[in-house]
Amino acid sequence: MTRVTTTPGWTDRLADLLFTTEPVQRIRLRQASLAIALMAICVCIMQYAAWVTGVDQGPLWWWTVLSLGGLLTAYLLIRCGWSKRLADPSLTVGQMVFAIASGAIGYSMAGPVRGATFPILMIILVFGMFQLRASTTLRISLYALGLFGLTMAAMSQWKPAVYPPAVELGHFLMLACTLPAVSILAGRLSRIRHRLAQQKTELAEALAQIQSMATRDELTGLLNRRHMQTLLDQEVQRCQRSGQSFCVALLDIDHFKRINDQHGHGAGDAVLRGFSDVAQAAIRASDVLARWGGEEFVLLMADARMPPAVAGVERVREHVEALRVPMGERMLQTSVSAGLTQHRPGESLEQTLERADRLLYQAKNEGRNRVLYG
Ligand SMILES: Nc1nc2c(ncn2[C@@H]2O[C@H](COP(=O)(O)OP(=O)(O)OP(=O)(O)O)[C@@H](O)[C@H]2O)c(=O)[nH]1
Repeated sequence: MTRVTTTPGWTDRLADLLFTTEPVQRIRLRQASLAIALMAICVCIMQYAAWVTGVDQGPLWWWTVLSLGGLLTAYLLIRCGWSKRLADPSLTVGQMVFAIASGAIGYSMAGPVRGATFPILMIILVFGMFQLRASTTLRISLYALGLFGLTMAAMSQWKPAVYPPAVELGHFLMLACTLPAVSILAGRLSRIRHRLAQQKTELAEALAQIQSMATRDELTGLLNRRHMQTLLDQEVQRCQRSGQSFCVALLDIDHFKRINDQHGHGAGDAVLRGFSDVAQAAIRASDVLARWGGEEFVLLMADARMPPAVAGVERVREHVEALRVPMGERMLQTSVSAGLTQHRPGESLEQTLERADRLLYQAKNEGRNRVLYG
């Protein structure tokens, strides 16, 4: 297989520089950049409205620097990783609280064009709606209402000619009606998000369960025959490509029918589980053990040469011989026979397994509790 590698273009490099390559940080930094972009648009609208109506733009420039500078600082705190130590590493609440305060200052400066701050306020609240809990959005809405209310009251006292009390009361009532509506919408969104997250978790759990059912044997927890067949087929293909080889062993518990007959099916099941546990503990992490059917198991040893493979299966045999399965007052003892072989270049999987099966049969005939290889 040819691996296609592409050199990142300048846009990718710029994106990495601005947003880092860390997925979660990327989301936070994209969001902070969006906040800066939205604030820049709002600032332009305010500046344009002030220019058209002849309002003194000097203080507005200070406000512009403060507003954009504050959000830029938030971006930099996220970018350098400082915000990771906080409970809210995206600084969403901090950015919103700052932007609302900046909106209230803008309102006090804008005079006749102060109405332009209302859409800014709504954009700030919508910005948080997609991430924050409904209760947090409600608290931020109340904070915005309080801060704008205070600003309106102060300005109507200080400059009643530009901020007539009746008009300010009207503005306040308008905000008092719209802000709770935003909170209600945020609450709905929060519930939908919560339900979606819950469904996602449930789906992931169901998928993991289905995958386990499709690939694992219920009694022993080992891989099942179907999945082992897939792994063996893949191993044959891999060896055809690489010229390497693998070893495979068929293992069969000795006189298992006797255990069933003398102690019952439950005892047989307990022995199967006990066998699986000790065999699993005896093999290397890279080896794979599966239940092939009944009391028969397959051990796949990828990349293994014969001498170490023999030692591995022999270790399993010894562990099984030492196994004692408690059954009431008694301790059940068992043993295992195994046929081990190495896959030869050019042969099919069936031919390899047939050879292992013949060796297993021979091991049984020679008295059981032994490993034969060839
Ligand atoms: N308890 C239990 N028994 C099983 C299960 N699957 C297969 N068996 C039993 O395993 C026994 C296998 O018996 P045989 O094939 O005669 O083999 P054996 O008694 O182990 O004899 P040798 O292999 O020659 O040593 C049968 O009695 C099956 O019913 C299972 O999941 N649980």
